Amino acid sequence: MEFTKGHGTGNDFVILPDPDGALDLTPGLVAAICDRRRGIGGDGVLRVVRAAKHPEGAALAGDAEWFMDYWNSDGSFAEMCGNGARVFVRYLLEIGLATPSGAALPVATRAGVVRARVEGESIAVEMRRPRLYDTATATLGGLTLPGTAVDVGNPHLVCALPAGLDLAGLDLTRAPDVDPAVFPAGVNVEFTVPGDPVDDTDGHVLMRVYERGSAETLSCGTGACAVAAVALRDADRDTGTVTVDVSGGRLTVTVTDDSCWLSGPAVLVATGELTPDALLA
Ligand SMILES: N[C@@H](CCC[C@H](N)C(=O)O)C(=O)O
Repeated sequence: MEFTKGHGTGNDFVILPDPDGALDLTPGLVAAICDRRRGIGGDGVLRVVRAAKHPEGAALAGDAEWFMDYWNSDGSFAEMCGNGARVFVRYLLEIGLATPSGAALPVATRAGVVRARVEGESIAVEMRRPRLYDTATATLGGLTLPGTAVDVGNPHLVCALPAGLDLAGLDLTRAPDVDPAVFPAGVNVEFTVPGDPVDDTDGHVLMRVYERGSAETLSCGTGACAVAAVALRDADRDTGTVTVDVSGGRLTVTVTDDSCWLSGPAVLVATGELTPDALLA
């Protein structure tokens, strides 16, 4: 089984080309591939399949040729992955499955069609505008933090740290406790502190994230979008551009009246051959 490894600000993925949807991909195989000691290692898997050939992509095949079949490292599905979409597009372009052009490149996902464009070394993806829909808390150790629930296609809870606490001090080796009544399908939790002003943007936030299905990761693109939307709300703004520093680098998020652009580096670092039987032994 052929694979490529890639990442966006350290959020890393194993990319599996499967144009005709023929791979027998199971939660167990995804977890084995993502195992950092016994497998390739990754925060998730991106299966590259023609939209027309995937049951969840077929309805979108008229709008996008390719479907991003995203899986978390524990073998669960997610509706959307912002960094994954950026790495997916880098892969399509480098392998020649899509041609660079002035027009935005559509990609089908479980959260609908997103559009991507190349911006120098970065890939930017346009997703739905984040929807702030509730308040909730996250408890980590003895600390309970209020936060804002945000829908970016997938669920997020954005919690600002109180003054005096720093991000580096958080223990994210285990999942924060959240209210399952608010998040029946689980949630990705972002912890934030304000950053110093950055030229040309309307806000600057530093974050760490504990991802549903993948534990702590170095970056979460949809999480950065959620964080940016909360920062703009707190600044009494509906739209604007926010710099979001994640553990693995820098992302830029622009929230418009009806969408959200996520921009940052997306790189491919290796290709090779997987042996599913050995991974599952
Ligand atoms: N890292 C991703 C989000 C991946 C999905 C998430 N773990 C979930 O289950 O919703 C991103 O860059 O957005």
